[in-house]
Amino acid sequence: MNIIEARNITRMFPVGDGEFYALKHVDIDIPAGKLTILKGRSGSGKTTLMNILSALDAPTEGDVSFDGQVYSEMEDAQKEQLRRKEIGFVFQAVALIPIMNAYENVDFAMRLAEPELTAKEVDERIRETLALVGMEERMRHMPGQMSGGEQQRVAIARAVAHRPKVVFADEPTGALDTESGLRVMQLFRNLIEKEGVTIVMTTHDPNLMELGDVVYELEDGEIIDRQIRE
Ligand SMILES: Nc1ncnc2c1ncn2[C@@H]1O[C@H](COP(=O)(O)OP(=O)(O)OP(=O)(O)O)[C@@H](O)[C@H]1O
Repeated sequence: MNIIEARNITRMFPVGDGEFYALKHVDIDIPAGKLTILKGRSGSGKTTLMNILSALDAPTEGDVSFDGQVYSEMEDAQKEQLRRKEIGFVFQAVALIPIMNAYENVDFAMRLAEPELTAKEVDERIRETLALVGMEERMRHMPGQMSGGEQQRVAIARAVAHRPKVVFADEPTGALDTESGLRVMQLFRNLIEKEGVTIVMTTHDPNLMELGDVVYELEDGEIIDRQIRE
């Protein structure tokens, strides 16, 4: 089953007097409960595509459906709600709030996504999620007291604590050493197995690409290859 299906996606950016096509007639399926990797040279359109799949940006042409919900038929407020509840985001530059410790960073995001949960439910969920990423021992550490890999694990906990259906991760291992990068990938696989989450990530690292269930390759705004690992 595909949780996201995008059809005929074109994204044009006006540049000076002209037009630049960052994506050209892209069709892509994101299978549920799998790790999908987008690869391709810098400027090939990976981030633009992720932004469109996650409803952060709208295509010039084409449409996206997310678990049966069609973006072009939704109001902005509905899309915002979908992003908040059903999607989690992880970025290369970890954006933890520096004056909050690990626990507080996850807490802050949880309250925004799930305001109806009780304090006890929120607390349980935060502890459970920090344990899942192996940071329960360091939950009172401030970001400045963690390594880059530890910060990224907290950022992943923050992205998944509200149990989104899909996590989008743009170069999540880009700023990490090889070992921390592999640990993040292992964590993604655990999340898929234990939580049934769907993950879509971009990477430049050839060593990580073989860890994807599906790997799409972009070149100049087009998908030129798709590999499926059985
Ligand atoms: N707002 C914008 N206005 C004009 N051009 C843009 C805009 N955003 C992206 N582009 C162009 O679209 C192309 C695709 O950009 P995108 O960020 O999607 O690439 P990418 O594959 O994610 O690259 P990287 O690996 O370097 O992050 C690039 O050539 C970029 O310059």
